[in-house]
Amino acid sequence: MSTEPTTAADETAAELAAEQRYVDRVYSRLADLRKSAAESEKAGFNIAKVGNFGALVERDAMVYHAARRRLALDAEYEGLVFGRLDMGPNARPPDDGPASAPVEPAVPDGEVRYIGRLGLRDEKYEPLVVDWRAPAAAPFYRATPTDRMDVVRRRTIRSSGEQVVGVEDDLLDPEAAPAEMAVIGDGALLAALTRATGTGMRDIVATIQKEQDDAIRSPASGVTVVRGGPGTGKTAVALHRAAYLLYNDRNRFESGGVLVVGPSEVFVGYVARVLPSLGEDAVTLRSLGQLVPGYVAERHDPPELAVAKGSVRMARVLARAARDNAPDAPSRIRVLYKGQLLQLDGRALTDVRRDLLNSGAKRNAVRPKAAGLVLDALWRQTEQLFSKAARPKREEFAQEIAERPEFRTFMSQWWPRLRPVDVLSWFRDGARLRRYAEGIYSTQQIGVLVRGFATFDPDDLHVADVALLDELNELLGEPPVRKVKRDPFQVAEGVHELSTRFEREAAARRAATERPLDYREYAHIVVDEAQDVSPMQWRMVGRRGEFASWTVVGDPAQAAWPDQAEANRAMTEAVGKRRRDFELTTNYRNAAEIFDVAARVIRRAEPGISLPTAVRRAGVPPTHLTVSELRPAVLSAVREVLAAVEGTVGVIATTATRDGVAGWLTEVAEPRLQVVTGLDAKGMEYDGVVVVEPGALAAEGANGVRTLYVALSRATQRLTTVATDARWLPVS
Ligand SMILES: Nc1ncnc2c1ncn2[C@@H]1O[C@H](COP(=O)(O)OP(=O)(O)OP(=O)(O)O)[C@@H](O)[C@H]1O
Repeated sequence: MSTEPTTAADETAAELAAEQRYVDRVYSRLADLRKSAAESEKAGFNIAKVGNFGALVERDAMVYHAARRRLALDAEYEGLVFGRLDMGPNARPPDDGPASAPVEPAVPDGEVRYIGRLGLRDEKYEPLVVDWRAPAAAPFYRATPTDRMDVVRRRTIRSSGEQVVGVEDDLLDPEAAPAEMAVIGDGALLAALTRATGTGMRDIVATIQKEQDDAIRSPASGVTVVRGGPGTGKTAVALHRAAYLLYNDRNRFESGGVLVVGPSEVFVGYVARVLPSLGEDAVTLRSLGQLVPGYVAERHDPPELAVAKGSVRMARVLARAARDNAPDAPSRIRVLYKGQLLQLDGRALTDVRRDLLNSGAKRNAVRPKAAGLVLDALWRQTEQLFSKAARPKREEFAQEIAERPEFRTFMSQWWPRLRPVDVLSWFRDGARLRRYAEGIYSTQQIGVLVRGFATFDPDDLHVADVALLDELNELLGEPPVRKVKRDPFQVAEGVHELSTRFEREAAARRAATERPLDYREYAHIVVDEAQDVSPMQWRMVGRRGEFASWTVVGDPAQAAWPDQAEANRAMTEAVGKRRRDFELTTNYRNAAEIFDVAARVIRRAEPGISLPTAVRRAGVPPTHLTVSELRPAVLSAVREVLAAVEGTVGVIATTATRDGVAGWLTEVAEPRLQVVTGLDAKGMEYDGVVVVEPGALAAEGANGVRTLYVALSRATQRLTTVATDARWLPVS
């Protein structure tokens, strides 16, 4: 009986079985490596019980590296091996050594490379799997039929857990392919795109496209700017780039740190799994509302207020406030000294304050100096009031007065230690805020700010407030630190004595993932949805990466921010000018029927705009409902969309109506459902989307139409709009 495959199904089964054998070998090797990493970690603990300096250093290094390797090996890898390259006979080994897998090549004299989330070698040090970020893996993403890079066949391997469930081939060089070479499937990309969306974003490591790969692998220095319309993979590129940089220069980027900044907590939750799935746990992921330690903000202000708060003018307003007297500051100081009254009035105190702050000193940092200057001014008065002989010495006088309760009370009221929220709370007083903002903002904008800050509540911060608090923190500074606490684990400079295995492991993990809360020395910062970062927010982000290189991704057409020129200036100031630009042109998210609606909306507002091309059709046109009562229509539309798709469903409403709409939907208890505002929908993706009252979204703020464009471009498969007025929809 012949064992040759006879039908296409047999051929596929035979190929799957062959790949399964290889994948099994990889997992078995992984298990061995895990075991030996755990053993060398243990051996590390046992080194140098005597604890001389050199041995301690060696032990710490050994434990640290073994623990890191074990953590990488221990991660749960869905589809550890996802690619295979059959290279032709002319393939040259890459710079970092041969990459050929220990299997029979399918192309005579060629080589086989398996690509995966992690690099692994077998017992003979032959490469079982090449890390996707290594140069040897680059042809997997970059080879095209016109520039084959010696690739004959590119195969994407799809797995579920450790089980190979599918292969998709791309034959790049038919002439070099032997007659018996199997070519299976019709495109890994389309297969990947039609799968349902889970609650989190998936990595795209198996199907990265060339234009995306160019941006991912662009040099680490300066600023890499990636632009592209909705669904073109900007977020995916940004995250894969973070992983790529860490792989390529782990020393620099892991010790310095990589920070990824996203627009909202919803978004951070959505993308949080991508980097761990790529084997990276050394990246800090933060939303703009939670970038500064100590503050948690998720809600957005109404657009007009957000624009006023985010403008760079606010920096000048805050600088004025940071120099001003606290609202309940005493207007004079009086002390009785040896029967004589010494006093400083408001004007004298103002002079002292100006002297102190004019040099650019930070208010909290100069508290001791402020007390000294007041004492000096009081002491000077003793010259007239006492005879030369009776006049006290400066030190004596200062010591006595400084200890008096009335002086201490005065100082704590006149030059209190100010927290940023204290100063921002002063803005509740409209007259004060007007004084600070005069000549900086227009009368109309001052009105918006005064009304907005009237209800300012430090326990209920809005996203835009966080950048203001960070600015104030910079302006106010910190009081000088007195005591330095000794690290209880430190036994010698640079060597930490950790007493238990648990502590050592925890320290190895911490070194990989944690930094001081307000860490400001990131080596690389990735900013996603950059079009919505306000100038004040750019200043805040910029403070965290004074020496960083940057990846900035965004789409100006989705911007809620009205003054792009102002935002661009602030961005350049934060990130520098040495930039490299990339443009992504294919929309992988939306079915073409869905993107067509979004495109019509944005084209009506911006006729000349260039838009990406959607590559997939869902076969189901969007549904547009015009109704007299929203509530029942939204409820039934949501139920319908939930029934039609397997994955997540997003309901998008205005900032003003979101909570109400969520209330209507409480009876649909369904974890796949998320109700968000247009702003929180930024960067998100759902299988089905219901947009509530699109006309109202378009009318919210000066750039509402762009927010509507965002809302309409979130769905992969189904889009339903529910409106009370049909005029929002441009005729095709
Ligand atoms: N090469 C690819 N292979 C498979 N899926 C891809 C690829 N590129 C992008 N995608 C998918 O397309 C969708 C959109 O990607 P992503 O969210 O990164 O786009 P974006 O440009 O950030 O979109 P937006 O600006 O609308 O937020 C995601 O589901 C992503 O996984």
